Amino acid sequence: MVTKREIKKHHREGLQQSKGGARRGEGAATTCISRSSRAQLVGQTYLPSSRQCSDTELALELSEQVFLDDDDYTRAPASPTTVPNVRPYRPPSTGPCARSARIATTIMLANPAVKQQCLCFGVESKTAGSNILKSPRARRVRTTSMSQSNKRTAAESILHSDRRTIYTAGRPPWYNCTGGQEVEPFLIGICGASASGKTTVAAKIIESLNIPWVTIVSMDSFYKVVGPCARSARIATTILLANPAVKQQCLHCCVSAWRVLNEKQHQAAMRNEYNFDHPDAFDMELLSGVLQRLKEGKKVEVPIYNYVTHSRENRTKTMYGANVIIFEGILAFYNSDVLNLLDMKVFVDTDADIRLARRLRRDIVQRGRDLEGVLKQYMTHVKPAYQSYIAPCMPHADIIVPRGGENHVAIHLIVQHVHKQLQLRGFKVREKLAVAHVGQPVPDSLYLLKDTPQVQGLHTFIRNKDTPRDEFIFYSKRLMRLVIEFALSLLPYSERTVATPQGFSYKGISHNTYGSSTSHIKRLKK
Ligand SMILES: Nc1ncnc2c1ncn2[C@@H]1O[C@H](COP(=O)(O)OP(=O)(O)O)[C@@H](O)[C@H]1O
Ligand SMILES: O=c1ccn([C@@H]2O[C@H](COP(=O)(O)O)[C@@H](O)[C@H]2O)c(=O)[nH]1
Repeated sequence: MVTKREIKKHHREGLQQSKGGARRGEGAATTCISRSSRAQLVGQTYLPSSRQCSDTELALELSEQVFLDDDDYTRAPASPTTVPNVRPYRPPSTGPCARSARIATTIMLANPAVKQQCLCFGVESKTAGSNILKSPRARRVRTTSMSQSNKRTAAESILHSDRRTIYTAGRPPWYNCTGGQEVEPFLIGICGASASGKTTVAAKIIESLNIPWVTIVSMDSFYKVVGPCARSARIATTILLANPAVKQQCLHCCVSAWRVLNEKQHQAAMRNEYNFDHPDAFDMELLSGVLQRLKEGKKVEVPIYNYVTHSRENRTKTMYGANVIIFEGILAFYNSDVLNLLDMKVFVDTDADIRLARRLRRDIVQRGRDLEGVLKQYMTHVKPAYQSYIAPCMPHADIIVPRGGENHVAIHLIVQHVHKQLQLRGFKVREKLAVAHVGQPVPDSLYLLKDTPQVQGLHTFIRNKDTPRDEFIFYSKRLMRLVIEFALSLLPYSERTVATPQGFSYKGISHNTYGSSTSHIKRLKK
């Protein structure tokens, strides 16, 4: 994050340096800033200090408007089962399902071809919404968790490994417009018992692959919603899969419709009695649809699951395709449609006692459970499901990884195989990417930083494969600073005369962007 003071300093220095006027298109330097980045920079620069935020946070703020507010989940009244003598309450049609219905109606009006299905969906959503009855306690738990969650989408796309931070949302939306490579993504499936180390293995594979745009899809995102909106969800899934033209809107509908378990099931989940390990608990149809679209390099909205509340969040993780997709889950090999999509099948096999120990710690620390509850769920559902459904999937595996994430040899073999397969599919390796821009026209929206000896010198450090990490960071930051200063020098300014301490008057210039950047942010927010 750039502080206001740093930005002002950059301004001053940038102004002095750029008085000669850096001109658009000068030189052949590859260091550049696009108009859109410039706009973002403007937006970021002048946020008041109490409201400074990163690009991702800003983007999040904007994206939040697409989805429902957490408040929508908290307005439902107490359940008559837990509060006797209270007349069953019929909520006004302003809840999430009403909104789904509104969206569905919009889709219906815009797409006559699907009006019938959408009409069913809209009606069902409203009816279902009016029947949602939750205990005050359950509501409170969910609200607490979710009220902090709206800013988390970016965090959910970030994976921290031992050595680096990995962004897992896949390609950026503009990937195809900038001549990015499009090869069929390589889809790795990782199956194994709960807490066997699937996610850890996935993270290690991503880290060792060291190629751009690798993403993780977790099977937990696809827990079926068996509550009142289940039928809407099913209908919406049908629309989603059958009508590509409306898939995006419909998926948003689904997300708001597929909310929670019904009251009875939710109570069972709170008592650790609900079976989350049975194949029927997952929406395999939605799962295979999403994986299929990802394999086709298309954008998808992946639901986000909340283990504390046993529900889907009212936000999704947007994925724009990837070069490698890792799909992990306890029943990753269970469904034949899903199995057929996988290019490589990995089974993580870790001792049962280690798994139980890890699960105990994880569920208590991260998923809000207690010792008794975790053991109860383990004995009644987790262990039997492993024996009946998960272990029998092992023969489907191409490679079995004993011990999980600490098995470096197995991870190395997997990574080698993936590299080889990607090359066979025509994926250009890093050295080819480095020259991919040569001979390409420079778009009008691009301003090029002058290719001075200083810039060339910095590039020499940065591009040298033998440059130590610290030096790489140091010189990269210096180059970034030049880019930011150059960008700031492009902002509008007006002439200004100031008095020097010696009593002379100095005719200079001053940026006049405070107002315009603020209004820019406001425009973006609208
Ligand atoms: N090799 C390991 N050593 C110690 N703890 C581990 C190891 N691998 C995983 N864990 C921990 O065990 C828990 C479950 O691991 P995770 O990779 O999330 O498993 P899964 O995805 O199969 O449920 C996590 O809390 C993780 O930090
Ligand atoms: O609401 C929920 C949803 C899932 N679970 C348990 O999670 C594991 C699967 O996740 P892993 O990360 O693979 O361990 C599964 O065994 C479910 O029992 C849950 O407890 N509550």
